[in-house]
Amino acid sequence: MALMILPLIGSLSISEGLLAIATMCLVYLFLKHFQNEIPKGLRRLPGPKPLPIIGNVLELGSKPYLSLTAMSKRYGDVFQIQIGMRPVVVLSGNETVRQALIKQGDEFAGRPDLYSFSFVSDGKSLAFSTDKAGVWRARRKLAYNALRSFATLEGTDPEYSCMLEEHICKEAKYLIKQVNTAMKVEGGFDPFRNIVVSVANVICGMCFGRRYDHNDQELLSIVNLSDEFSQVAGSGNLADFIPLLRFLPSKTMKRFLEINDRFYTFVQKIVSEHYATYNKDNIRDITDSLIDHCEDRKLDENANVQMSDEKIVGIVNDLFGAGFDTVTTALSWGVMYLVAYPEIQERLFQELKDNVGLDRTPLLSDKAKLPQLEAFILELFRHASFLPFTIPHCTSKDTSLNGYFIPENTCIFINQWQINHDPELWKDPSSFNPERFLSADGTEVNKSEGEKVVAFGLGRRRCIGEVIARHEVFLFLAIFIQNLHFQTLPGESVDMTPEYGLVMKHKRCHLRATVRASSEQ
Ligand code: HEM
Repeated sequence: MALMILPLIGSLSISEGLLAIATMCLVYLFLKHFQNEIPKGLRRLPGPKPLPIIGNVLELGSKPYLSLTAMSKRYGDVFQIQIGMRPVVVLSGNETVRQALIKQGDEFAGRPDLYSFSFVSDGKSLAFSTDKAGVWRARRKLAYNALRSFATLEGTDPEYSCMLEEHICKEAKYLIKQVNTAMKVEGGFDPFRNIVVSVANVICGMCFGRRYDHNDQELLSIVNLSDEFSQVAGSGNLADFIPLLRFLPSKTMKRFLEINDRFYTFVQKIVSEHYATYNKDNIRDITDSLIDHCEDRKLDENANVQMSDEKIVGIVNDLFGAGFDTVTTALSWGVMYLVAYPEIQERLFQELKDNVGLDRTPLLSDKAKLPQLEAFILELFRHASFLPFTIPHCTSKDTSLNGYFIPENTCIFINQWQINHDPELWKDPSSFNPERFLSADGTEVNKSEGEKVVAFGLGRRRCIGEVIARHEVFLFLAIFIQNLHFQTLPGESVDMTPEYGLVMKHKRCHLRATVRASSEQ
């Protein structure tokens, strides 16, 4: 600002120049004051008093979902904190979050321009970038349609209803073998390490038309990076809010850039191979279908949203990235809960034995026969709340919520953990009790209770992989429970403490699995 006015003050004396600068500063502060003026009839956001420069960082602590839940009890469902210099509005409460994300969806559907987000998928991410609403919506639609059409495509084996079911069942059966081998060779297995390759193979099958061996070092080196990605991309990463920190050497941030780079390079290599072998008459997978869209668009002069080919093909980066880490985390938490609650594991095994039997693979069509398993999965999503916040949102214009004024471009945190543990919604929220989702006789799932669990976000930004994720979690768990009995290793106990990040994991550990079915898998 001062630089802009220097030419103007060239012919003035120093004191006149200083007076001019001071006047400009005053005008600037005056305008800023008016920008923050609360419109008539609306209230200023409540919240804790921020300290200079760092704001409320100290109060956030290492588990922001717990500290922000505690603050919501004091300040209500809509309150403001300051992280560094940047105000952040935190939303809690089922009704309030639904009001913002569903009823006022357009106003709360943006993404903030956070420093770390600009490195995801080379700044072309569908989930993290600050694309304007029109471009984001068009990309989201493309991604959603590609996912849906490749999930529901007919499989190669008539035993399965669709390609997705075929991929999941084959990978799950292969995983059982891997776990058995690990048990024989090492005497224990690491749930995350074993599950992640199988889940990555399901999404690789759909996105890239290929699967990887469980010992493929290239894939392993990529999927094992997800923990570090998640730690930086979680709500409340300080470098996103305190600009000065970007210029100080940070090992975590350096690693984050490296991870994004390696991930992007991995996907780009596969995309280039697809471009080289692309044939319009043989669309093999999601990558081909997105390339096909780029080609069609070049012919369509009426295409009204301008998008680069890179932005279209970059979508596979997001689908692959979002598609393996979240589902793997759900499944490995699932195994941990089975170990922590052996009586529930036994009940689920009996339900499978009685309703599916032990001689055939469970299928998606068995879902209605397995209400206890469905209730277990709902309780797993609620209790673990392993995505404690959605990806941060941002307001696209000045708006209001519950009578509070929220200016345009405000960063918004949605506390999913708070909703899933709200004592006003749940009886004894801290206890793990799948029966809360079952009818009194245990034969049916109470759908309206199930809908109260928030794990995939809501409204415009709701997860586009939800259906696929739910199918994967159901089928993988059904096949695990039918075939294996999970326990801790002798003399060890199960540690359920989550580690904070965008996706919260349990600590890496080794467990014991013994074969259930009469036939060796
Ligand atoms: C258990 C598994 C999963 C969970 C809990 C989950 C949860 C979420 C959440 C909370 C969001 C952010 C919503 C928001 O910002 O308001 C999200 C976004 C997203 N998810 Fe998932 N997800 C899962 C699996 C998947 C899968 C399997 C895929 C793809 C194959 C996927 C693709 C995406 C994409 C592309 C977005 C960004 C949407 C956008 O910004 O418009 N997710 N997910």
